[in-house]
Amino acid sequence: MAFQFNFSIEGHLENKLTPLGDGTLTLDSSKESSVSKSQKGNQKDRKHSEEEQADLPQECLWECSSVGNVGNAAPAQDTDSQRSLAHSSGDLERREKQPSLRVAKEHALPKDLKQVLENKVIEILPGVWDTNIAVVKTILLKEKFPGENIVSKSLSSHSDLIPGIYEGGLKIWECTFDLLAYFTKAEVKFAGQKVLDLGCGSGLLGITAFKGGAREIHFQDYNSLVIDEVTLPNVIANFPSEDDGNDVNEPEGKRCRTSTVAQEICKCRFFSGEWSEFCKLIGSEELFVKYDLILTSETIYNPDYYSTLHQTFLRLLGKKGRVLLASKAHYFGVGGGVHLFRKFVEEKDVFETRTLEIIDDSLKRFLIEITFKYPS
Ligand SMILES: C[S@@+](CC[C@H](N)C(=O)[O-])C[C@H]1O[C@@H](n2cnc3c(N)ncnc32)[C@H](O)[C@@H]1O
Repeated sequence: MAFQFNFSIEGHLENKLTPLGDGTLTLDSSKESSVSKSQKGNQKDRKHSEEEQADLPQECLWECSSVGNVGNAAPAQDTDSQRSLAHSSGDLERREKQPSLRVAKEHALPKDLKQVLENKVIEILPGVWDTNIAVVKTILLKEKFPGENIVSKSLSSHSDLIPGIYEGGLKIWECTFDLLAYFTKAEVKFAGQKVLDLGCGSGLLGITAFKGGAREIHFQDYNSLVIDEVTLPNVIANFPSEDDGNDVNEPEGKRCRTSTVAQEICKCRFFSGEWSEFCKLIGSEELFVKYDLILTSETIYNPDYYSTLHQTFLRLLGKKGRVLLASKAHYFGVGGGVHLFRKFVEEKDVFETRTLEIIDDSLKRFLIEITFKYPS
């Protein structure tokens, strides 16, 4: 299966936003390892965070309540150790702060789907389940979202995410590829399922579910800009263009494809906003049906969000449904990781977790299944 995408990929090196002369941005590969960068200390990060808040436009200030542990979500070399568990679990309660509440909204599908792809550089990403893919440089977007100028904030803080402001959805994170590879290996069935790509960023997980025949696919990202400029275009880019089915010289049967494409894409819905707000929004729908499958990659880096994430699973997952979660063992700078999250889930005693796979590269990564402990 080949994807079309309009953004760049996290490689084994950390990426860094680099401005071009015309204000356009690209992602660039940094030779400085993420580990050494994070070792430069939290103090500097914290200073950054304070400066960041001071620097924010008024409409952003209310979003910053959870900022405190700002840092690159840098993966450990191999932190699958008791040391990191002991270190991080001791202050779990203290860390369980409420994340900021960025209001959720649904993003309507634009009438002219082709227009969404205008000014986008689309590249084919063959065999995205191959984790050896090198870092790709792709021309990005120009800033045009007042109040959500996350690109320049990410740029100025030299960080891949800024808690409460930008949660990292502008790039494709490594564990997405692990989960994609797993889908193929384990022959995960999507047909007829209602699927949520939670913290979708590029949306490749949801797009795969879509291609696999899912009945309905919802994409959620913290940032509005990510949905509009990355997720939505990626979904659209993975569909035959309307022209393909709109040729008047074609026999009538083939022309019908236009409406088929429209029908297909209507299976997708797009949401931005903080998780508890998203739950409120979607859960308030009169006919809301819970998800059969929640796909989520690299969303457990921040322990401050565990409570909300757990609540989200609780509120949105069908009793017999499952969550497929991909994560690095540990995230320096922000402090979360697989062991800490599993410990949190165990303590809540609602779900059980099962390791599906451990990817023991230079960076240890995990694929976890989460299901209700008592499904009936
Ligand atoms: C590191 S990015 C991973 C993006 C994508 N899943 C991937 O693997 O490439 C984390 C994603 O989780 C989402 N996220 C993190 N914390 C969130 C929160 N408190 N509320 C809503 N979304 C959140 C953001 O939308 C962000 O895109």
